[in-house]
Amino acid sequence: MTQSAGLKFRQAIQANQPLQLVGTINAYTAMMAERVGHKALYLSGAGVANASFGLPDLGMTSLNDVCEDIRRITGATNLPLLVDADTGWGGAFNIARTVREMTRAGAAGFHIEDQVMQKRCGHRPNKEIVSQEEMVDRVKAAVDARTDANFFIMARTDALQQQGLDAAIERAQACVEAGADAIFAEAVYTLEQYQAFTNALSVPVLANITEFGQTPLFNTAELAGVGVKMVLYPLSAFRAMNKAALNVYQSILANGDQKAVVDSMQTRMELYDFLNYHSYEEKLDSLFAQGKNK
Ligand SMILES: C[C@](O)(C(=O)O)[C@H](CC(=O)O)C(=O)O
Ligand SMILES: [Mg+2]
Repeated sequence: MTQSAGLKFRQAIQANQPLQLVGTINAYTAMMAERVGHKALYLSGAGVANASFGLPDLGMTSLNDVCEDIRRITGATNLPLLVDADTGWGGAFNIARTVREMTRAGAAGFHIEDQVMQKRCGHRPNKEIVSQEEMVDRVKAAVDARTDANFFIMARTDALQQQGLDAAIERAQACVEAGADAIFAEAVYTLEQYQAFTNALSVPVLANITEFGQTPLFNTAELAGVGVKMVLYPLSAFRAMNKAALNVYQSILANGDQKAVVDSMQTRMELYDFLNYHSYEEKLDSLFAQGKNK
């Protein structure tokens, strides 16, 4: 029997401490991440909104929008994919549907957060969160809806900014009691705060090391030292790709050709290598040859 994505993800957490999760906003970047040796992938809600729809990360994309990107990525790689489910797209029935649909699309698990439906990026000011009871209900709805016992349910708390460390940890503990497999401690400022989360919790804790946010760019050794088990880089490659693309567009416009930026490009051969292009072409050649011999 093939292993479920959720089981693969659980094994990856055990085998890699901390486990790095890199954001892959499309199938091709996911293939590159897999090829260079990453063990787990992440589909960012901000990434789906920004890259696939040109929208800000304000809860404007739908479950179907995200599932489409999940299917594309899981169809192209064998790595487990953790998915950003934002607030779960509604009440208990919607959250249950999110679990089932994401499982069907091939996700290994998701994280669901305690922001109000009108959410924003976790590193922006003035976030509003729902009550602890409501967040616990979200987690319970997700846990009850599992169709694969290994589908990984991560509870994200955005409470630190508004309510402080003790309240955020208390929430996280309540989510664990409700069945969460892990805690995503959002917008944490210091290693000591991570240590406080990991000391208080019996499940793995994820650190979101997103750039230009509230959290310093701690490295894996520092984070492992305070007991963090997963480290997330949700938009790192996306940000770099964007800057590279902008540079190319500007250069073509300014110079009338692309010569100045060719060196910054992945070559055709490199692209084909990641795509296994040549194995397809060999097959095509042999089919053509068979046709001619008839
Ligand atoms: C992790 C995150 O939820 C995402 O959608 O990728 C974002 C990342 C970001 O905006 O930098 C977040 O809210 O932290
Ligand atoms: Mg998000």
